[in-house]
Amino acid sequence: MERIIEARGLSRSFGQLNAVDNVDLTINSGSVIGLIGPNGAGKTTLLRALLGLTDCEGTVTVMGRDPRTERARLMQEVCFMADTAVMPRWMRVEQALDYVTGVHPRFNRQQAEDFLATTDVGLKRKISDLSKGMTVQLHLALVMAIDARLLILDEPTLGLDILFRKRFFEQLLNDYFDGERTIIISTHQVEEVQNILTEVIFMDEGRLILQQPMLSLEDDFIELRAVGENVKRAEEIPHVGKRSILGGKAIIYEGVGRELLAPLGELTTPSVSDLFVAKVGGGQRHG
Ligand SMILES: Nc1ncnc2c1ncn2[C@@H]1O[C@H](COP(=O)(O)OP(=O)(O)OP(=O)(O)O)[C@@H](O)[C@H]1O
Repeated sequence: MERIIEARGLSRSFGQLNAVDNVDLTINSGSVIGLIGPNGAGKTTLLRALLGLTDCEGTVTVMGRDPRTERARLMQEVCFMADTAVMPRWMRVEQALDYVTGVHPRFNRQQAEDFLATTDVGLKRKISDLSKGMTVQLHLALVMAIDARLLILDEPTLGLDILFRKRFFEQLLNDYFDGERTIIISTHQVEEVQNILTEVIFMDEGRLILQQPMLSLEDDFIELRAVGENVKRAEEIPHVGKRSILGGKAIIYEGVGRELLAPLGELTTPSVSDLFVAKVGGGQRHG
């Protein structure tokens, strides 16, 4: 396992607004990281700072290089799929493959063609005639055929229907992830990515609220389903969030012993989306 990203005190402001606010971040190779946060949380700005695409304060190294001064070298080993990426609509698909073959030394054209053969994106089709989902598949085919150690996907499935989204993440995991590469996915679609993540990061108002391996979530967080008169007792124990369920409350606790909670109801590990709502949406920030 190798350290891929190391950032300390990373900040980026726009006027009075701290889009990224004093972020410390360590990411190791072989991880699939979900960067999850509401609109305007600072996800894109953080990813852009890691790629040297925006000015920032603090220290940051990506694969041992400072993205601010060594961006060109770094980009030979990093692949970035931006949420605002546009494909050249006037080209045919095969021309887009020609283009990437010409500009990227680590692009494996055959691999991209093999991937496209599993989709409806024919090589002769004009990009302007592709649906939005097919355009994203083409983009993914290009990105996945680049032999990069770090792949950064910013809202990769924005605007796609559920079938495309499911397929996208399956392909990413099965056809691309090899246990050594590192993938960072920024998204709002918590439920869809949670099964492929090794680590989750919650971001809100420029700050990292949580960074944790998926496997250790169950050690630190417990959801209690309390009903009837147990609800009041459960609510008295400090918690990070709660929501109504039939006849009672589902309450999420951090670092509270199971033995204290077990007499009050059924215990489970909270889903990432319920944890996200507790930590970001309705818990800490809004009381
Ligand atoms: N170039 C810019 N100039 C001014 N403000 C900016 C700029 N880029 C981002 N911001 C602001 O910084 C904050 C963080 O934006 P950012 O795009 O990083 O959030 P995000 O988490 O990616 O949001 P979303 O999920 O909506 O894409 C927002 O308040 C945004 O308006």
